[in-house]
Amino acid sequence: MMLHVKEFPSLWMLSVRALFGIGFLVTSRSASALAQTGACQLSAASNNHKRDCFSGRAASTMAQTIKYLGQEEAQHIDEELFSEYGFSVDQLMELAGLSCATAVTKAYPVTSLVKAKPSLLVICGPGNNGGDGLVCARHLKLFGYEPTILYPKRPNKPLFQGLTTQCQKMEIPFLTEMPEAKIIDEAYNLVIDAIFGFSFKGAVREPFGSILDVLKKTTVPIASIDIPSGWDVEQGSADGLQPDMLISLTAPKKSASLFRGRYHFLGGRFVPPGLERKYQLNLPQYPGTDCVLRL
Ligand SMILES: NC(=O)C1=CN([C@@H]2O[C@H](COP(=O)(O)OP(=O)(O)OC[C@H]3O[C@@H](n4cnc5c(N)ncnc54)[C@H](OP(=O)(O)O)[C@@H]3O)[C@@H](O)[C@H]2O)[C@H](O)CC1
Ligand SMILES: [K+]
Repeated sequence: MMLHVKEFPSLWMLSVRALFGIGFLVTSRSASALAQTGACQLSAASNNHKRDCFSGRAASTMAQTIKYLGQEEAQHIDEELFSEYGFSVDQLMELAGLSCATAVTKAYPVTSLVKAKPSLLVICGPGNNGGDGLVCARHLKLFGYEPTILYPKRPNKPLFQGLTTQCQKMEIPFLTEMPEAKIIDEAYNLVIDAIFGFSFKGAVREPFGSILDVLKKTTVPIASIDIPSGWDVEQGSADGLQPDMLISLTAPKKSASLFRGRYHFLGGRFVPPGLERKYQLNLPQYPGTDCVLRL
């Protein structure tokens, strides 16, 4: 892969920090390309990091056997979890949101954040993906981060009203409008994209078209829940968001094979074995009691 001249300072910083074993949070997405092209080797001095790289590779091999779901199949599994297996939406949303918050702590520990405050922007959409974002924000607050939420289109349903109240009572501020890209880059360490999940279809409608346009201009890392928003669930999007992190819930969707960021996690450890067998999901084994697994 070609490295542009303007990326060399990041490369130099990565090498120095890795050599001294210092945890880091990349300030721009250019580093995500570096991490894909050998940043692990740069950190040979750090045994822990070496172990991470090794387990990442082992997990990648494992990931090849996991089934990547089409849109309809993901929706069928979701429906079956409720209709056949007796789960409620809020139950699974709680587990999904907790998985996402946990994955964020693993990829971007509070101590690695570059800004003075551990600030995060969580952007929530109108469906259950947005609900996962609200749950994720609440847990991140409990984990020591300072999330702020943008929730422009709120469904008139008790589930979402309750999740909103919980966040407000946790003293998580809500923005009334999408900030400019420059402000986001200055104010936040990370953006959590909980706009659309596996039910997204067709051309993006407002206000989310404008929100995604702003996000494409930011340089802070983006962590997408389930699917990078605006991507076709199966085909992805060549000129869409390029998140640094993707947290696939239940099982990755087909578009996840086009994800080029640094961190791909699996979360949503709630699939009963019968359902896993029926859909031949071939899920990898989560370590111990963990609710997430790095792929
Ligand atoms: N089984 C699991 O893994 C679980 C996953 N969860 C999460 O739920 C989402 C899927 O949630 P769902 O509500 O079905 O869908 P979305 O969140 O993707 O979004 C639906 C809303 O988005 C609107 N929409 C759709 N397309 C567009 C568009 N092109 N432009 C603008 N808006 C769009 C849609 O609007 P409508 O007008 O069409 O109604 C909906 O409002 C999954 O991805 C996981 O994140 C569960 O939390 C737990 C179980
Ligand atoms: K998303």
